Amino acid sequence: MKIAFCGKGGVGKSSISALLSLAFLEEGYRVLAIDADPSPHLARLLEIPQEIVPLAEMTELLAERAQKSGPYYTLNPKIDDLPEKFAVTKNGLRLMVLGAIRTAGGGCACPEQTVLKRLLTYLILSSREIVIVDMEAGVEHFGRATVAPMDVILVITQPLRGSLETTKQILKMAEELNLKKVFVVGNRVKDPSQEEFLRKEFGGLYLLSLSPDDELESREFEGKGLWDYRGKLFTQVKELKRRLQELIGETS
Ligand SMILES: Nc1ncnc2c1ncn2[C@@H]1O[C@H](COP(=O)(O)OP(=O)(O)OP(=O)(O)O)[C@@H](O)[C@H]1O
Repeated sequence: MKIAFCGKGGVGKSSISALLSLAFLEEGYRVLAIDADPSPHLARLLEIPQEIVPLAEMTELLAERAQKSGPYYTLNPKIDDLPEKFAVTKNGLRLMVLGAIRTAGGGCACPEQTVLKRLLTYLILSSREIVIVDMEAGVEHFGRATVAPMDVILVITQPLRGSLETTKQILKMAEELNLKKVFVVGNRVKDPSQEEFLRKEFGGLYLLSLSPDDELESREFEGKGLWDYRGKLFTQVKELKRRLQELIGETS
């Protein structure tokens, strides 16, 4: 299953991606997490201090292979075939980052988006393998259809005006791209009236609500990662995992 997390900046994409990765890992899945956010946080949340060679540098590799035996990405790589150089593995969880570092006014992210889209399109997964992608905030990856190869797209939203607007824009673009299995997940939903509001806004697309968790906030403040976090949000993210397995017809 390939799952993408989208939404406005700061809505909780990285935290929920990291927790969902850990929830699948706990259940014995092989997990590849990809941080496609230009200001990546997954490595910090997953307590991976090493530098990771950005996937964007794979462009050179792709070009090299194209000259020799055809482009690498047409070989339908499996997770194990992905070059080790671009990943760091911790307790069985593999993390890749898209990169590249763009300087102010440094221009377009086209090459990175192309690498990511090709990789996601051609990566072959077996039944208990999961790829979780923490996308860049906003709608750029919809404009470039980078999300098209995903099995499920989760748009994280908060009951706040700006977040709702971005969510609606994403849903509209997803519809234009004819993407199926696009769902909205409410984060920091404080009470039943907020949940009811979100359910009314998004109807059948609304999957579930996650509540605010002070423990998560304090961990962030203290700079602690999430490996040993077993708080309220982790329990709710495990429910999200169960719902995704149901949706995709994969039961444990
Ligand atoms: N349910 C929650 N309860 C409490 N704090 C939360 C919750 N979800 C996320 N946060 C906090 O909100 C902040 C932003 O979360 P996060 O970095 O996961 O968002 P993001 O959408 O990935 O942001 P960006 O787009 O800037 O990368 C973090 O400090 C995180 O700890």
